[in-house]
Amino acid sequence: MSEYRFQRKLVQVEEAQQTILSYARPLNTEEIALEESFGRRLAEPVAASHPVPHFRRSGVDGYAVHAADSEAASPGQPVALQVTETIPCGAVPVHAVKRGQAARIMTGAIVPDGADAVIMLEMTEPSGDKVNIRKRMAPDENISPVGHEMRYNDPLLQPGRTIGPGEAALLATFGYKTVRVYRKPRVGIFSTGTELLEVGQPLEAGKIRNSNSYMLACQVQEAGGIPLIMPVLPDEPDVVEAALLAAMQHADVIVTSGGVSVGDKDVLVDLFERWDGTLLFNKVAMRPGSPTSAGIWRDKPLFALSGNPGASFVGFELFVRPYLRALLGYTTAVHREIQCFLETDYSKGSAYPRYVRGTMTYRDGSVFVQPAGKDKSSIMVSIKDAECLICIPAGGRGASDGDSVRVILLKEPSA
Ligand SMILES: Nc1nc2c(c(=O)[nH]1)N[C@H]1C(S)=C(S)[C@@H](COP(=O)(O)OP(=O)(O)OC[C@H]3O[C@@H](n4cnc5c(N)ncnc54)[C@H](O)[C@@H]3O)O[C@H]1N2
Ligand code: MOO
Ligand SMILES: [Mg+2]
Repeated sequence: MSEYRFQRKLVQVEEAQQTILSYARPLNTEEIALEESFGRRLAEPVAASHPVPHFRRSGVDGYAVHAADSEAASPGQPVALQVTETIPCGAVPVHAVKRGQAARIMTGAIVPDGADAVIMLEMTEPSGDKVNIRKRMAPDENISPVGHEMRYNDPLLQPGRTIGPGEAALLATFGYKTVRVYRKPRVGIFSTGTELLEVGQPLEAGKIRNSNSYMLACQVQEAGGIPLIMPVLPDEPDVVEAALLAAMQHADVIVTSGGVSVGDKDVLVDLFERWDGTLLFNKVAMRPGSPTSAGIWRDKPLFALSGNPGASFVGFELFVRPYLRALLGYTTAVHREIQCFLETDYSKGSAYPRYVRGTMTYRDGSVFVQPAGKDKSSIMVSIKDAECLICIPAGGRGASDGDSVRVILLKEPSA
C-alpha cells in the first residue's frame, strides 16, 4: 500500500473552496414554461417591453371628470354633470369627456380623453342621465399615468436572479410564456461502503442503511440541482471506478460519501492512488470532515465526502453547494456569514476549526446560537435541527458562553 493515505497536505476551508470554485463555469441554459419557473435561475435580462400601465388607468370605481368642473362642488352643493357612457375594465371609451360631462368608470379601466380626474363613487349620486358630484377634485387625482409604475425599457431583472413570486408577476406582465433559465446541474450521488444496506432492506449484523444518499439528495435539491441517487457501491475500487465513470456520462457533478480516510477499505483513497484525474485536495482543516477530498476527473468535479453523516452534511454545505451555486450563475457562491453570540460554553477544542450544527434564537435585536444537539461527526440526529453552522475557532479552548462567533447561515441569499 502506498503512503498516500497518510501523507496529505492540509488546506484551509477557504482555500479548498476557492480551488474548487475556480473550476466552476455557469451551465448552459434552457427555455421552460413560466409556470415551471419557481426557484429557477433566470438566464436572460428582462426589461419593460411596454410601459405599465400602458394606458391612463383609473384607480377607483367612480366618474371620470374635468377637475375644473368640480371646483365649486361640496357635499352641501353638489355639481351636476352629464353622463356620457359607462366604461368597464377592459373596454375602450367611445367618447371624450367634455366640460360639463362625466363618464362612469371602473377601477383599472381606461380613463377617457378629456377627463383629468376620477371621483370615487361614494362622492357621487346618480340623478337620471346626470351625476351629482360632491367633492372638489385635484387634477390627476385617482389616475395612474402611462408608465407610472414602469417606463418602456426600464431594466427590471438581471441574469442570475432567482424566480419567485415578484419575478413571476413581472415575467407574466411582459408576456414571457416561456423563460430562459440556467439548466439545473445533475448530481450523481454515490454512497460507498460494504456495510451499507439499501433503504428497503432489513437490518443485518454490522450493517446499516444508507442514509447519506437521501440526505445529500435533499441538499442537492435545496441547492437547485437534480439528484441522481445511484446504487450503493461496495468497497471495491474497480467497481467504484466503473460506476463513477459511467455516471459521468450524464451527471455534471459526482458526489461520493465514505471511504476517504486512512482505513484499509477506504475505497476512494484507492481510486485516487490509481486514477488519471487531478486531485485538488484530500485533507481540509475542518471538523467534521477533515479527510474530505475533491478532484477533477475527465473534466467533471468529484467531491469525495467523508462517510460520517455529520461530515457528509457539512462537507456538502462547504464545498458542493457553493460549486452548484456557481454553476447556476450565482455571484454569491458560499453561504452568508454573520456574527452571533454563543449561548453556551463549547469547550471541545480542536486542532482545526469546528463547524457545529446550530440553532438560532432572535432576541433583543441580537442573534444567539446554540449547538443543535450532539455534534460528533458520526451523529446524524442533530442534522435535522441545523439552521446554521457555528464556527468554533481552532485551538484548545473552544469557545465560551457570550463569545461572538462566526455563523454560517444555511439559508441562501437570493442573488
Ligand atoms: N485512524 C484513523 N481513523 C479515522 C480517521 C483518521 O484520521 N485516522 N479519521 C476519522 C474521521 S475524522 C472521519 S470523518 C472518518 C472518515 O471516514 P470515511 O470518510 O472514510 O468514511 P467511512 O469509513 O466509509 O465511514 C465512516 C462512518 O460513516 C458510516 N457511513 C458511511 N457511509 C454512510 C452512508 N451512506 N449512510 C450512513 N452512514 C454511512 C460508516 O458506516 C462509518 O461508520 O474516519 C475516521 N477514522
Ligand atoms: O473529519 Mo471527521 O472530522 O471526525 O468527521
Ligand atoms: Mg473510512
